[in-house]
Amino acid sequence: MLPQSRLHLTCRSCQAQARAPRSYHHQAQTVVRGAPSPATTSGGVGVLSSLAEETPAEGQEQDGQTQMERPGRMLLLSELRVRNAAYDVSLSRSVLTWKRRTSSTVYHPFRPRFCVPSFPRRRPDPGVGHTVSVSEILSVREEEENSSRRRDDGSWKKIKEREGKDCGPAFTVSYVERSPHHRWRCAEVTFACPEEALCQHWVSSIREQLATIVSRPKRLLVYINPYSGKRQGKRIYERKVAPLFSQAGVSTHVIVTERANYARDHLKTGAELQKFDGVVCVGGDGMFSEIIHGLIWRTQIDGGVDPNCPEEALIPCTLRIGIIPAGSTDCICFATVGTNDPVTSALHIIVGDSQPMDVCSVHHNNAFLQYSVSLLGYGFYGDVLTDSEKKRWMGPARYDLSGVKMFLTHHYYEGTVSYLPAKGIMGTPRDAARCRSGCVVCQHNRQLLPEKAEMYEVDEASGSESDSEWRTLRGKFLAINAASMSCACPRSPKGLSPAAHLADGTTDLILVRKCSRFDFLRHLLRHTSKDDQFDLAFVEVHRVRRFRFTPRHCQSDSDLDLRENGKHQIFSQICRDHPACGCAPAYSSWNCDGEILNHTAIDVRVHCQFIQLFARGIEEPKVFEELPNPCAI
Ligand SMILES: CCCCCCCCCCCCC/C=C/[C@@H](O)[C@H](COP(=O)(O)O)NC(C)=O
Ligand SMILES: Nc1ncnc2c1ncn2[C@@H]1O[C@H](COP(=O)(O)OP(=O)(O)O)[C@@H](O)[C@H]1O
Ligand SMILES: [Ca+2]
Repeated sequence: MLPQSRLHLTCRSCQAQARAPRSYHHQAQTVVRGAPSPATTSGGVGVLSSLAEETPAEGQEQDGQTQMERPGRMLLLSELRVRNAAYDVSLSRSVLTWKRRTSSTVYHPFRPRFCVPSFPRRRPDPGVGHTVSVSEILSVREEEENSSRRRDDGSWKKIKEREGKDCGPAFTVSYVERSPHHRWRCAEVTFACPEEALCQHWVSSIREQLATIVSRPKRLLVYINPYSGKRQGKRIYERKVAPLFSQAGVSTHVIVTERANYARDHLKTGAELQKFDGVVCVGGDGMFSEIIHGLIWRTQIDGGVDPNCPEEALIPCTLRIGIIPAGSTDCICFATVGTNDPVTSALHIIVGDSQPMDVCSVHHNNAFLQYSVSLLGYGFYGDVLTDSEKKRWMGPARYDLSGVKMFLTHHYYEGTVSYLPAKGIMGTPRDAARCRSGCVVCQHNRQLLPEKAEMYEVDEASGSESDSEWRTLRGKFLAINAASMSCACPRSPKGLSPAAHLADGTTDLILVRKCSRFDFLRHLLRHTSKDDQFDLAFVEVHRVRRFRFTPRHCQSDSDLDLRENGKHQIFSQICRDHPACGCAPAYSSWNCDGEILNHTAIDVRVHCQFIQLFARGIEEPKVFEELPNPCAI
C-alpha cells in the first residue's frame, strides 16, 4: 500500500533552478521511506532527473494522507530518454505518461516495441505524448547492460545495441495497447536513465503501484482441452499465453484434460481451490461449461447447499474464470471480451478484470440437468449440434455443414412454451443499445432483483406460481432459443439476440414459428447483416426470468425423453439422415452451450450475476479514445 511510499517533500526550487529547465521550477525532491535516496542531478548530460511530487501550494497545506490518496497526484517526474530522445516521464497513482520534450530539435518519432509483430501501428504524435493507465501496466523490468532479448522474429538482440551506445541504465514497461476489433496487445517502452539509482527507483515505484491492485490474480489453475477447435489449445497456451503470464509474475498450475468432464470432476473434488485466485480454461464453450459446472457444484458443497435441489438458494461463485479461446464457436469469450483472441484474453486476466454473468439452471421434473450461460436452443440449433457431433473430426467447419443440412431438412416441432416475463426492468430485446463495459442496464436490473426474486419464491412456495404472471404459447416451432447473452461469435458478430445483457438477470426467449424455407433463410441471414432478425411476422422475442418447454408428444407428466424412447429415436434418426423423408420427427434436442441435453421437457430459471469472469464486457471505442491525457493539457 502506498502509505509506505509516503514522500517527504523538500522544496528545492532555488537550487534546482540553476540547472533545471523552466518546467521543473518548484518541484520537490522526494525521498521514499525505506528506499535508497535517489540521485537528483543530471549527471552532466543535460538531463534533469528529478524524483518529484508537486509541492502543495502555500496556504493549501493538507493532510498528507489525503493528498497521497488522490489518484491524479504525481509520484515521480523525470526527464528520461526513449530511443535517444528526451521525454518528460511522470508517474501518478493512476497513470504513467511520457511526452517528448518540445525543446528538442531532433525529431525521433517514438515507436513502442510490440510483442506481436503483426499489429498495425499508429504513429503517435510526438508532441502529444503517451498515457498509460497504471491498471493496464503489465510489468516493469530493469534492463541489464549488455543483456539480450528475443526479438519478435525469434532472433536475439542486444539491449545496448537497440538503445544506442550510451544508453546506460534503463527500464522497460510492458503495457496494454488497444488495436482494432477489441484486440489488446502487449506493447513495451524502454526508458534510459542517467543514473542507476534513478532507474531502480522508477522500477520500484511502478512495482509498488502495481502491488496495490488487489484484483490482479497471482496464482491460476489452468485447464487445457487439447481437442478443442482445431486441436491447437496446448500450442496456443504455450506460445501465446504462458509467456505473458510469466512476464507478469502470474504463477500457474496447468492441467491438460485426459477425457471429457475431466476438468469438471477435478474441480468438483480434487482441486485445492483455496490456493488459486482464478481458474482459466483453454478451449471452447463446451470446456467453459465444464468449468462452471465444476465450480458451481463445488461452491454449493463447500457452502453446505444441495446443488440438485431446485428450491435451494444457490451461492454465487466468486472465483473468477478466464477463457483462452481455442474452440469452435468461442461465443462466451467473444461476447464478453469482443474478440476471440488468446492474447487479448490473457491480458484481461493479467490486469484482473471482472465481469459478472447470468447463469440459467435447467431442470427436468424438479431434477437438475445442466447450467447454461449462452444459448439454450431447441429445433434448429439443437439439430445442428446433434448432427455436428458426428462430424467432430472436421473441426469448427462441422457447424457450417450441419447448419446447411438442417436448414434444408426444415424440421419443425410442436410444443408448449410458458414464460415469466421480466417486469419492471430496464431494456428490451429490440433495443438499439448494446450491453457494453460497465453496462448501466445490468447494474440497474441487478438492484431490482431481490424483491422480484422474493415475489416469485413466495408464489412458488404456495404451489401456484402466480398464474397471472405466466404466459403460455402453443404451436409449431422451427427454433426455440434462449439467449442469456448476445451469443455474438465470429459466425454472427451481432449474435442471436444482439441487445441481450450479460448480467441483467434475464434471458431472451426467441420463438421462430413454422414458416417457409425462404422466410427462415431471411431470418438466419439477418444474423449476419444489420437488419433486425426479430422484425418478421413468424418471430417473437420476450425478455424472461424463467421459462418452461414441453414437447407436444410428452405433455403428460411421464415425459419420455429421447434416450428413453428408443423407438421414436430410431425414426427421428432416419428422418434426420434422410432429409427427403416427408415425416417430421416429433422431437428435437436442446443445445445447452454446445452440449446435448438428455431431456426435452425443461424448466429454466435465470440466476443473476452468478459467476465472475476475467473480462470487462465489450469496450466502446470511445472508452479508450477519450482517455485523459494529462500531457496534452
Ligand atoms: C444459412 C446462414 C446461417 C447463418 C446463421 C448464423 C447464426 C450463427 C449463430 C451461432 C450462435 C451460436 C451460439 C453458441 C453456441 C455454442 O455454445 C455452441 C458450442 O460451441 P463450441 O463447439 O463449444 O465452441 N455452438 C453451436 C454452433 O451450437
Ligand atoms: N481430453 C479430452 N478428450 C476428449 N474430450 C474432451 C477432453 N477435454 C474436454 N473434452 C470435451 O470436449 C468437448 C468440446 O470441447 P470444447 O472445448 O468446447 O471444443 P469445441 O469448441 O471444439 O467444441 C467438451 O464437451 C468437453 O467436455
Ligand atoms: Ca442476461
